[in-house]
Amino acid sequence: MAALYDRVALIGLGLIAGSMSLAMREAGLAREVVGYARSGATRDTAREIGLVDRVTDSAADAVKGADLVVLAVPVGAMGEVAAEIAPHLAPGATVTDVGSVKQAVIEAVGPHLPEGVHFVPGHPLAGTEHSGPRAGFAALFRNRWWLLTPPEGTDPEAVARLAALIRAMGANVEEMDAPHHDLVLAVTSHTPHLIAYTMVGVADHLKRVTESEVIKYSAAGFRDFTRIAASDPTMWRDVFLQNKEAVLDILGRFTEELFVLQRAIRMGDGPHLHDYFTRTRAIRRGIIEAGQDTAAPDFGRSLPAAGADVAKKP
Ligand SMILES: NC(=O)C1=CN([C@@H]2O[C@H](COP(=O)(O)OP(=O)(O)OC[C@H]3O[C@@H](n4cnc5c(N)ncnc54)[C@H](O)[C@@H]3O)[C@@H](O)[C@H]2O)C=CC1
Ligand SMILES: O=C(O)C(=O)Cc1ccc(O)cc1
Repeated sequence: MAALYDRVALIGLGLIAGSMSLAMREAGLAREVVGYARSGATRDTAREIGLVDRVTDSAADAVKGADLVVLAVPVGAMGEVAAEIAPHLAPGATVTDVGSVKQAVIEAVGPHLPEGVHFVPGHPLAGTEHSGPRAGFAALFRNRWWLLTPPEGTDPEAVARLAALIRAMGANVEEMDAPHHDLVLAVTSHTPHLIAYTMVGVADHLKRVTESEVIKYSAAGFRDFTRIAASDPTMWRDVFLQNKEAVLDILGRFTEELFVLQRAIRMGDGPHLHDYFTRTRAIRRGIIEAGQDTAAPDFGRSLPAAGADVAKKP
C-alpha cells in the first residue's frame, strides 16, 4: 500500500506504539517511523530490536518534520509530553493519542497545541497485560475497534486520513464523543480491571491463611483475573485517576448490585439468583451471536513475544 504519512513520530515505545510501528512498517503505511521514549533503557532496547526506523534522544527531535505524531504514554503523562513537543510540531501536522481515557487527555493536551496542528484523540480497544518495547506485535489491532473522539470543529480531512491509517492496520474505526467514550469504557474495561485487581488482592490475603492453595487450585476464572491484574501499574493508576467520575459512578452501581446478590445468597433466594444469571447468560450469548466476542482474540500468533516486559516500568 502507498504510504499514508511521510513521517510518523511515536512518543512512548511500549506495547501500543511498538505494535503500531510493526503494523505500519509491515504494510508500508509510513515512509519513516521515528520513536522516542523517556527512559534510556527503553530507547536502547528499541534500537537493539529495530522497533522503529530511527530512535531519537529527545521528543523534540522525534516530532520535527513529522506529519503524524502519536502520543503513546500513560494518560497522566500526556499533558507534559504535549507541552514538550508543541514548539517543535510542523504546521499542518496531526497529533493523535492512544490513551484509554479521552476527556482528561483532551483537556491536558489540547491547550498546548498550536494553531494549524490537528488534534484527533483516539483509543485502540486492543491490548494485553504486557508492556514495554518488546511487547508489541503487528497483528494486535486486527479486527478490533479503534475509537476516535475528535472535538467539534476538527478538520475532517485529518480525521479521514488517520482513520485510513488505522483501517490499514486492520482495525475498525468508529467516532464518538469523549464523555460517552469514558462512560462506556468505565463499564467495559476500567471497572472490570478494578474488580480483577481486588479479587487477586483478596486471594493474596487468603493465601496467607491457606498457604498457597488459592494459586495452586485456581480455576480458569481466577486465572483470567490474575492475567488482568498483571497489567501495568502506572498505566492503570493513571486510568483510574483520569476517569474518576465515570469509574466511581459504575463502581457505585456495581456495589449496589453486589449487595442485592449478597442478600439473595444470605436469604437463600434461589429464584432471584437464577433469574439474574439467566439474564447475564443471555447478554453473553447476544455478544457472541453479534460476532463481537473479543474475549479470546486471534492475535495471529499464540503468545506475546518471549521475554515481554510484564508490568514493569523502565
Ligand atoms: N496496554 C494496553 O492494553 C492498552 C493501552 N492503551 C493506552 O496506550 C498508552 C500506552 O500504553 P502501553 O503502550 O500499554 O504502555 P507501555 O507501558 O507499554 O509503554 C509506555 C511507554 O511510554 C514511555 N513513557 C512514559 N512516560 C513518558 C514520558 N513522560 N515521556 C516519554 N515517554 C514516556 C515509557 O517509557 C514506555 O516506553 C496508555 O495511555 C494506555 O492507556 C490503550 C489500549 C490498550
Ligand atoms: O488485556 C486485556 O484484557 C485488555 O483489556 C486490554 C486493554 C487494556 C486497556 C485498554 O484501554 C484497552 C484494552
